[in-house]
Amino acid sequence: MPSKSSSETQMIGVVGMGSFGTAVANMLAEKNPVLVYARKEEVVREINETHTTSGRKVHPDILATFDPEELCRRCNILFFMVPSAAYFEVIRKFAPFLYPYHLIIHGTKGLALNLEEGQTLEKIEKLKREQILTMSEVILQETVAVRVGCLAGPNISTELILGHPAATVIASHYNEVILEGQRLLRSERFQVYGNSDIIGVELSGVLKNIIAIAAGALAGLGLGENAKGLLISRGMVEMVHLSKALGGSVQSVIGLAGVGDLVTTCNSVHSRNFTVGYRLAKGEPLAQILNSMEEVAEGINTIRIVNAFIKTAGLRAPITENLYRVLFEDLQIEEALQFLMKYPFSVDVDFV
Ligand SMILES: NC(=O)C1=CN([C@@H]2O[C@H](COP(=O)(O)OP(=O)(O)OC[C@H]3O[C@@H](n4cnc5c(N)ncnc54)[C@H](OP(=O)(O)O)[C@@H]3O)[C@@H](O)[C@H]2O)C=CC1
Ligand SMILES: O=C(CO)COP(=O)(O)O
Repeated sequence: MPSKSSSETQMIGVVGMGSFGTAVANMLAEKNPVLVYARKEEVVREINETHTTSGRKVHPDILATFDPEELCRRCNILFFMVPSAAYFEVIRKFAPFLYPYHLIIHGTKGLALNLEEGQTLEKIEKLKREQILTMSEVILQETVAVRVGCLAGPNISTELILGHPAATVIASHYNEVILEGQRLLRSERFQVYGNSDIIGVELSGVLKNIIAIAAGALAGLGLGENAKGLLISRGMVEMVHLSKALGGSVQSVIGLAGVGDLVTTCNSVHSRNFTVGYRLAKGEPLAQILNSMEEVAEGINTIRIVNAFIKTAGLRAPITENLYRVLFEDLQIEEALQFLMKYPFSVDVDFV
C-alpha cells in the first residue's frame, strides 16, 4: 500500500461536479483544500481557470482533475456525488486506485441493479433484494474500500449554494466515518447528524423521491395542502414498509434523512423529482420531460426497481404501484388518484 505524506492527507476529493457535488465541494473547501474530479477536460479547465461550472460558482481554492489516479493518490477521503445510473462505471474507473485506507462518503439517492450480463429488469421474472444495490453496497462490492458512509438529508443544492441553514445525516457502520464527515462539513450554517444504519439512511433518501414525484403531480393538479399532508403521511408509512423490507430501520425513515427530506422535496420547485410529477400532471409525456431535463431525477428509475421488487416479495406499496402505471403504462394521473382515494388504508400508523 503506498504511503502518504502528511501534507497531502488533508486534501479532500470530490467525484462529480453536478449541482450537488458542487455544493458539497464548496462547503468542504471552507475548511480543507479540495481536489475535484470531472470526466470532461473542458469542465476541468473551466473550474481551474474561471472557478465556475455550469454557471455555478466554485470555491477559488478548489482544484480540478480528470485523472482518477491523481485524485485517489492525493486524497484519503473521497466524496462520490454522481447519479446512480453512472455508479458502476464511475466506481470501476476509480477501483484500481483505491486502497483500504480510503474513506468514502457518497451522496447518491438512487439504486443500482446487480444483474448478470445481458439481463435487464424487463427480462427477469423476479427481482430479489440481493439483486438491488444501494450505493454503499456498490462501493463495497466493486472496491477494496471498507470505511464507507453516505450523506443524506434535506439538502436541495440551490439552497446550500446560497448558504441557507440546513442539516444532513452521515451514516456508516464506522464511527470514524461519521466523525470525519462531521469534522469536514459542520459549520454555523450546516449541522451534521450521525446514524449507524447506513442502509436505512440510503433507502430514506432513495424512497422519498417516489413520494416527491407524487407531490409534484398533486401540485400540478392544483389539489391543495390537505392532499399534500395526506400524501406525505401515507408516503412516510409506505417508505417505512419498503425500507424495512429492503433492510433499513424505522428510526432512519422517521429521522432527518427520511421525513426531513420527504417534507423538503415534496415542497420544493427546485426538486427534479417534484418537477417531473408536476409536469406529468400538466400533461407532458415522460419522454419529453426527460429529454428536456439536464439533471437527474432518480425517482423514476427507483419506481421501476421498487415496483419489480414488491411484485417479487408479495408486498403492497400503493403509491409506488400507481406511479409505476402512470409512468410506464397508460394510467392517467387522475385515475391513479381515484384509486388511491378508494384504497382501503384503515390504520393510521401501523409500524410502531
Ligand atoms: N441536486 C440536489 O439537490 C441533490 C442531489 N442529490 C443526489 O446526488 C446525486 C447527484 O445529483 P446531482 O449533482 O444533482 O446531479 P447532476 O445531474 O447535477 O450532476 C451529475 C454529475 O455526475 C457526473 N457524471 C454523470 N455520469 C458520469 C460518468 N459516467 N462519469 C463521470 N461523471 C459522471 C456529471 O458529469 P458530466 O457533467 O460530465 O455529465 C455531473 O457532474 C443524485 O443521486 C441526487 O439524487 C442529493 C441531495 C441533493
Ligand atoms: O434530494 C434532494 C434534496 O434533499 C434533491 O431532490 P431532487 O433530486 O428531486 O432534486
